Amino acid sequence: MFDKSTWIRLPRNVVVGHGVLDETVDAVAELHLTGRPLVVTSPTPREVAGDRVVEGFGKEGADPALTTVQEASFGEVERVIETAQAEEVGFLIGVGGGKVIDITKMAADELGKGFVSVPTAASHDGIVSGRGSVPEEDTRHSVAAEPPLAVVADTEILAEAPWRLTTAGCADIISNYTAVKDWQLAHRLKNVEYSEYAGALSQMTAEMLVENADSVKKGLEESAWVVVKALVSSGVAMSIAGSSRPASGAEHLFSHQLDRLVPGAALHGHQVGVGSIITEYLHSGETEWRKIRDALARIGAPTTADELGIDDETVIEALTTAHRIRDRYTILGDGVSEPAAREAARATGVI
Ligand SMILES: NC(=O)C1=CN([C@@H]2O[C@H](COP(=O)(O)OP(=O)(O)OC[C@H]3O[C@@H](n4cnc5c(N)ncnc54)[C@H](O)[C@@H]3O)[C@@H](O)[C@H]2O)C=CC1
Ligand SMILES: O=C(CO)COP(=O)(O)O
Ligand SMILES: [Zn+2]
Repeated sequence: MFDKSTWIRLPRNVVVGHGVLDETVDAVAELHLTGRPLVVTSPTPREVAGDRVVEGFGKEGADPALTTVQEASFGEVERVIETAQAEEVGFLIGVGGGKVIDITKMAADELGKGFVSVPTAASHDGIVSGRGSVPEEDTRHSVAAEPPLAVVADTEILAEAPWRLTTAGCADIISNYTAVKDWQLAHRLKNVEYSEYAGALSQMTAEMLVENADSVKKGLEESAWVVVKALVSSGVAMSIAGSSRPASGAEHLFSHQLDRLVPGAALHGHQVGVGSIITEYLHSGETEWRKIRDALARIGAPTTADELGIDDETVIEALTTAHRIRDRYTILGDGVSEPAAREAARATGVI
């Protein structure tokens, strides 16, 4: 008997374009959600978008509630849950960067209420995915959470966000190259289930971004468009896979380990990009890693430890310990020796 089943949970409305923030009310109306919205935001995103979203719902008589978060922590998730309960809201809207989106997503998951994502930065694919990540003592990687019912990505706002957030989003997509290689390796060596559809979509997304790298330039609103489309596509690949495998391999383990060793030193996307240069070297030796490095350099993302603002020894420590982070087989196997890590980081010019 054929007894496999799968759930692919995707956003229903993805609205991307110039000025679409003002269409948030319409995008939500289409979802037939009931009750008041709780808008969750943080100080700067509130100024650039949060207050406008509240105003939009206010005009429609939806009586929106608003709360501002400061940091990505379980304490903040708890606080948002309590606010949602006290205000008796029907659904949650996250307006901000990855931290705000993840706090809102995880609170909505816990509450069993609908979640809408309004990113103000195109900084990584968590802004469109059903994965949430809030740092815990020993955990930095994502876990399954409530996927957004709708994503409203206003390219005018995203284009005005600090440029480094956009290059981080690009680097998160470029890292899909090595993530897919790691997934295929785990499939071959450990019989890990592999989805051809999710793998192909993730890889194609990275290829299309690299092909369109010339449209990714500071000051060009088109950049935000190109990056958001890629982030959506990467999020869909993760939904098809039912895990972050298509977009997260050894380069992500490396980044998660950096987050533990030097919290807040660099952006997620920038760290995974540099990790991808090294893990591509570990996968295929002399040539292929240059393509990753050149793609990152073309969009202005960091390609060295120095550019990340992280010292060489921390990079080596992260590389040699990253395999312990989670049960996810990658090119790091059961650990890269210190001399091998040093050789890979030196050969690729990362240190
Ligand atoms: N759910 C997932 O799969 C993933 C989640 N993450 C999580 O996401 C978080 C990092 O997200 P990021 O977006 O990189 O950082 P972030 O959310 O901390 O944002 C970086 C900074 O940019 C500011 N900002 C956002 N939009 C802005 C705008 N339009 N103008 C001016 N400033 C703006 C924010 O206020 C913040 O100070 C981490 O907590 C990480 O664990 C990271 C990757 C994947
Ligand atoms: O960042 C992600 C994909 O780009 C999520 O991956 P993790 O599951 O490793 O956190
Ligand atoms: Zn990522």
